[in-house]
Amino acid sequence: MMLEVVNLKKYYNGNQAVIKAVDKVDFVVEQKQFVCIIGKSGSGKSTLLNLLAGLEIPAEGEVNINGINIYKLSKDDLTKFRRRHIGFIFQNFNLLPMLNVMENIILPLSLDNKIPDEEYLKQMIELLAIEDKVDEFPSTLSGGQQQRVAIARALVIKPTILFADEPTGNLDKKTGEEVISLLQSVAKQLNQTIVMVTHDLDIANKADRVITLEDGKIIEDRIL
Ligand SMILES: Nc1ncnc2c1ncn2[C@@H]1O[C@H](COP(=O)(O)OP(=O)(O)OP(=O)(O)O)[C@@H](O)[C@H]1O
Repeated sequence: MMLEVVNLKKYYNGNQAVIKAVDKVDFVVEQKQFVCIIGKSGSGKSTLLNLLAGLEIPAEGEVNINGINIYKLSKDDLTKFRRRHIGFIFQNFNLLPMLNVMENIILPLSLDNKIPDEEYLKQMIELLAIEDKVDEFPSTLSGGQQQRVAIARALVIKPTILFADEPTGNLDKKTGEEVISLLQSVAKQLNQTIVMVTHDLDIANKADRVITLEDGKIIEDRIL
């Protein structure tokens, strides 16, 4: 299995009581699965995704990615593991304004002193239909184009798993659906495993599986 989550817990100190943002969560994701996580605001979606991607440390529990318990790694090894194995797509794209599109896309490799697999890069850029944008700067692109660049950047390392937190949250409905259908077709061609948080039920319905959170717990886990 690609991703194994065991008894995962994350608590925050609220004003009156402890907030159980993620509360005893268990699930397994197989390779190539496209999983959406849904739930009301405050149900724990972003906290869960951040834990899965090694961006936050749980109070208890395990996240195993390809058999590696990521929280058993040292801080440096976790950083290296994330750089090499985990792709992450943000709601607000997070492109660097002073780098052009191509420099943004290959940044995760540059940071690791690696050079891109040119054939793979070309294929991905064509699949995402941004081949005529590679010399431009992010500020000259539409939101949908920026998110497609961010998808390419997340995929450039050929990640073991790709996480996306509300990737359509800053896009209009139509653009959001276009970006997700491109992401899905790229993911299919690359056999990519995806775990995505969304509040758009039309998008969630295109996934292979939908996990619903409420008060930090899984209340439904549905294969579509
Ligand atoms: N850094 C923090 N400190 C304190 N409480 C937090 C922190 N981060 C999240 N929380 C609380 O944990 C709970 C889950 O938050 P989280 O952001 O994971 O929910 P969400 O489902 O992603 O919400 P949204 O859909 O609004 O983004 C909420 O009650 C939130 O207030």
